[in-house]
Amino acid sequence: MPVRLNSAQADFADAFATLLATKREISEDVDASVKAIIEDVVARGDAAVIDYTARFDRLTLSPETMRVTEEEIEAAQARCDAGALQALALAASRIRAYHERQKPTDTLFRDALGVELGWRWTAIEAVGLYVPGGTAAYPSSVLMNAIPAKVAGCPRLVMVVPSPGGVLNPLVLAAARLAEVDEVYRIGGAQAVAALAYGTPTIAPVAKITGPGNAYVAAAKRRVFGHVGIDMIAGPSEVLVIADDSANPAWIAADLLAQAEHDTASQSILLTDSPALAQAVEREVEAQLATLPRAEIAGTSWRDYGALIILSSLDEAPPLADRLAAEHLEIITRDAEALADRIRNAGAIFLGPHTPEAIGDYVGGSNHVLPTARSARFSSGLGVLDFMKRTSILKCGPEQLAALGPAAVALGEAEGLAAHARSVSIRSNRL
Ligand SMILES: NC(=O)c1ccc[n+]([C@@H]2O[C@H](COP(=O)([O-])OP(=O)(O)OC[C@H]3O[C@@H](n4cnc5c(N)ncnc54)[C@H](O)[C@@H]3O)[C@@H](O)[C@H]2O)c1
Ligand SMILES: N[C@H](CO)Cc1c[nH]c[nH+]1
Ligand SMILES: [Zn+2]
Repeated sequence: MPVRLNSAQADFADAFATLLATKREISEDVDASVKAIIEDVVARGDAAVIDYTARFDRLTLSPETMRVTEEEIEAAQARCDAGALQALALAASRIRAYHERQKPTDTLFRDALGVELGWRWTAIEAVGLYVPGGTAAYPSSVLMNAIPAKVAGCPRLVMVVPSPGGVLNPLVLAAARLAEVDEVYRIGGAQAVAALAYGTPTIAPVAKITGPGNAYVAAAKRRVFGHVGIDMIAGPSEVLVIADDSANPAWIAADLLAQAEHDTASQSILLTDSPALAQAVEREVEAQLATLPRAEIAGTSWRDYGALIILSSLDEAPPLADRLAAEHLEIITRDAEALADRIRNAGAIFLGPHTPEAIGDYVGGSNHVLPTARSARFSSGLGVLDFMKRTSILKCGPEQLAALGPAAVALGEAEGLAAHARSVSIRSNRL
């Protein structure tokens, strides 16, 4: 059963803290097997990747068949439904337009002393794009990863995607072509993340890995971080809906289930000041669950991690939402904007009754690769800047060195770093 809480209950603070502490994706078991998989891929390269793909994806590969060929991509595209291709093209153009606006500008200026200062942005040379594919296919995640990378100007885009039982959704490959991905490998999970990070004889390593995935993928990204960059922890999906009695319970139930159906480890939570709405939503969830093809996944997620929280007033919602720091926050209240302004932590916010989160998943234009497991407290959704890095630039002439040098020498000496002090003083006998 989903957790039911009421902010008026005496032990609400403790019960809410327990809800926050419930670990859905970071377990010691998952982390231990991910550690072993990564070490094995580092040690045995392709052979380890091939073994784990056989075990977890029921697919026998060789180094020669790991990469999806251009001919396969072309053939897949030809098999796609025309309507789906059209929808993909619409999504791609909206995602591109949104992300074009995120492109940063280089800056160079001269300060009062005449020092030239600034920074310039460069694209990351090779990026690994994780596209999930264990229990569902995600052509939309291909676009969400690859388009910002392309807009940033990354020269090498390497995509990995598992193909359970050897089945690769043709629209996933069509999306890879549409977004101009350079290399596609039919591998997934921790073994794919390790192959991207450390390289194998077949897959040249990348400098950064982005994209969403299940608990194994999220744990693997955590573990390779430092050797390569990662975007964020984008694990099992989450939604927090804040609603008042103006909201339609059937619509809210559908939105809660839309995230629950991603993964048994997904989480859907309703915060409302209306007990009647909470009751109606719960009834609707049960009714709609019965009609869903992925009812088993969605039902497990809802029963294990779902929550209905009744508040005495909607004023209580912002601090609770900030602590939950949900991946997706829907606000369906009479004054959604005003409430949104009071919330700091959320991966993405969806305002009003006519903005279901699924619009953001596919065609809104904003990115659906978003921080989960409360990491929206410190990270953001995927964007163009994730595929770039900033280098600072500094230029002094003799006058500027003379003006700034004494302070630098003083700080070098204060830190006990004599060579630092000398590297400044040696340039001018006036210092
Ligand atoms: N946060 C986001 O932005 C976002 C976006 C889209 C999807 N998602 C999430 O992506 C996930 C997709 O999950 P999925 O499972 O369908 O695909 P996936 O590609 O993430 O995971 C499949 C891989 O998991 C590995 N795996 C499965 N069981 C394992 C085990 N017992 N031991 C070791 N490895 C194992 C296998 O290697 C398999 O290839 C969902 O959790 C969904 O919510 C998140
Ligand atoms: N809701 C997911 C992010 O948590 C993204 C997605 C892709 N396709 C459907 N949904
Ligand atoms: Zn979704």
